[in-house]
Amino acid sequence: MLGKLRTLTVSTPFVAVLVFILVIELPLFGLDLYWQRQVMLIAVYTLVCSGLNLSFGYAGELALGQVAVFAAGAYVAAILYNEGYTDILLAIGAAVVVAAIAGLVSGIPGLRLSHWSLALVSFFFILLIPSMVSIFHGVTGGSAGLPGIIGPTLFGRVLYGPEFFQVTIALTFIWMIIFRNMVVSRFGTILRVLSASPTLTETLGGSVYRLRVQAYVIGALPAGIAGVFYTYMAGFISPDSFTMTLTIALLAATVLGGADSVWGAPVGAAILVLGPLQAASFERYSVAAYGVFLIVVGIALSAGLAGIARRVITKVDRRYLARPSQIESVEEEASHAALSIPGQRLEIRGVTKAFAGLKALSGVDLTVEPGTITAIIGANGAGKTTLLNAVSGVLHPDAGTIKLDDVELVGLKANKVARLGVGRTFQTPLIPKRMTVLEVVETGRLRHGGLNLIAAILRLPVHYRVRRKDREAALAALSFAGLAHLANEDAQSLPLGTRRLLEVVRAVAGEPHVLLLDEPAAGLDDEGLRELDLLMRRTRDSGGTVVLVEHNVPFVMETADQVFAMELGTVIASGPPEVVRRDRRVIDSYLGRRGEPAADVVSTVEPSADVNETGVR
Ligand SMILES: Nc1ncnc2c1ncn2[C@@H]1O[C@H](COP(=O)(O)OP(=O)(O)OP(=O)(O)O)[C@@H](O)[C@H]1O
Repeated sequence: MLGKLRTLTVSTPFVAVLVFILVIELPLFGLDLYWQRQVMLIAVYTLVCSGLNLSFGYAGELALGQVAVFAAGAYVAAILYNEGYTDILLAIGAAVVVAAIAGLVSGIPGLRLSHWSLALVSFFFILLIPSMVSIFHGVTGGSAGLPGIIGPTLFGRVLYGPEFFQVTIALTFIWMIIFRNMVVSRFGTILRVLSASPTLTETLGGSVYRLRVQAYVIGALPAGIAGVFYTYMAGFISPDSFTMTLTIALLAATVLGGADSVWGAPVGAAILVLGPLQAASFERYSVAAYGVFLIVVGIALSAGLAGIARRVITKVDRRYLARPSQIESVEEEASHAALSIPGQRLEIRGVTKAFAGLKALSGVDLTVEPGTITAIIGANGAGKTTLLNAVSGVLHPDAGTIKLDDVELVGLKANKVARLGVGRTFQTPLIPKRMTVLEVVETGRLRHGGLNLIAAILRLPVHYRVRRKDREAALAALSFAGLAHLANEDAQSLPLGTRRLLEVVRAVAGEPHVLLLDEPAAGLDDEGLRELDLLMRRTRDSGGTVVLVEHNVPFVMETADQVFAMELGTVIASGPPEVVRRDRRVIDSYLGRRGEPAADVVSTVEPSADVNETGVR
């Protein structure tokens, strides 16, 4: 019973619908005009904050231009009104177009450069508002502003008081549902991956630049719509309505509500409108007050009020709800799911890569056949990770060819290589925050089927089909490694070894044609090694092509079908494990003791702590 109530309230926007019905009926309950305006202002700021949520909270981009887009939407509505076009839907349509253009114009250069350049470019847009208004003072009214914008129409009917209130609340709610559908889809998940690691995003098949632009431009749209509502609500606009103080206040509200939470936006907006910082005594110090507030909230409450709510819900779940039955059903589902891992041939010829004169790879030749596990061993700095980076498109070799069956990979971006079927893991596990194990593994599926943003917004059948397949494959991959019982756990709080294993599972869930594993056994205990071994063997036995870079030589000798040994960027020996283990050059350069079986020697080899320029190890 309690479980059903929990599902009803959290897995559907049940609470949101209830709040919406209550709020939209408030005028009927006698809410006076002053309070109607306050509630509308909350709706307006909710729209702006939700846009900030998307670009800042989910995608991790510090985009300050929301207020400029908000102003643009407001002026669009006011100018149209003065030209005799009073229909609110027309104004919203025009504001959306202008917001998209403003988002593209400020986002494309800002996002192409660096993290901070977007903040600077978007900040510049806010400073531009007074100048633009003054340049076009004929239509904008200059610094005096545009008064008398009262009573928009909807299909020819004038919207006064409560009707305008209800339209504002209804359209804000519709946007929030669209926003929610976006962020709980693959799009929202990959944005969370992006804010954790652009490199991981690329190697899962997402284009970092495209995702950043999408998040920024989509985030601009509600700000434009908010501008329209604001104009009709205030009846007057001037450049003074869109200040730096407002920018900081909205940022503070977003962070307080919870920047990566859908419902954090209305909560933050409500506090902004009704909270103590609105008191007249704060007005003189508002910029400083919001600034201090931002710092304090940023440090003390990094996930905002939504973060606290999430923690409480998780605790209640753990304490009172049927976690074990959830786990059982997960395992049951996993056992019925199937995974197909059709391996492809990987052929590397003459691959060379130098870093400022240092040859990390010098003409490496290596072939890996489907249905095999191939290990690459060698001392620290031999070039193993550089080779994996070259295959996965994280860096581009200076010379040579890398073919996946007949497809040339050299020159392709990492996201394209991933979509062609190269899955990989990293020496330092890259696991985004605030995701369950199952969600993390599902991100490995991105290369199949893309983002389906429209299907996700409209909840089309294809959206559910893709999500179901993602879930089935993720559960199958988890059960491949015997980790299905962890599906509902918070991924980041797992021990390092399990996170390492989780990376492998994520890559396997993508059903890759080639699976590249960079030191997956480091830090694993005996049980972890057994699970890793099981996962790799099952992948191989179902036809997969597995490439393993590893310092744990006993593990390599036990698991691999063939071994390549590298030294200073070249392959010095290759063949079956038993042959390579007895190769004199391999013993001299890596295994350590001439002529001796290496298993007991190499356990002393420590993984290095080098980090290369890509930050990818
Ligand atoms: N981005 C980079 N910039 C400069 N030098 C680099 C970069 N990446 C790797 N190197 C250098 O290239 C050489 C090969 O490094 P790589 O990380 O590929 O070795 P590895 O065999 O994977 O070592 P380990 O076992 O320690 O991970 C090293 O000398 C390393 O310092």
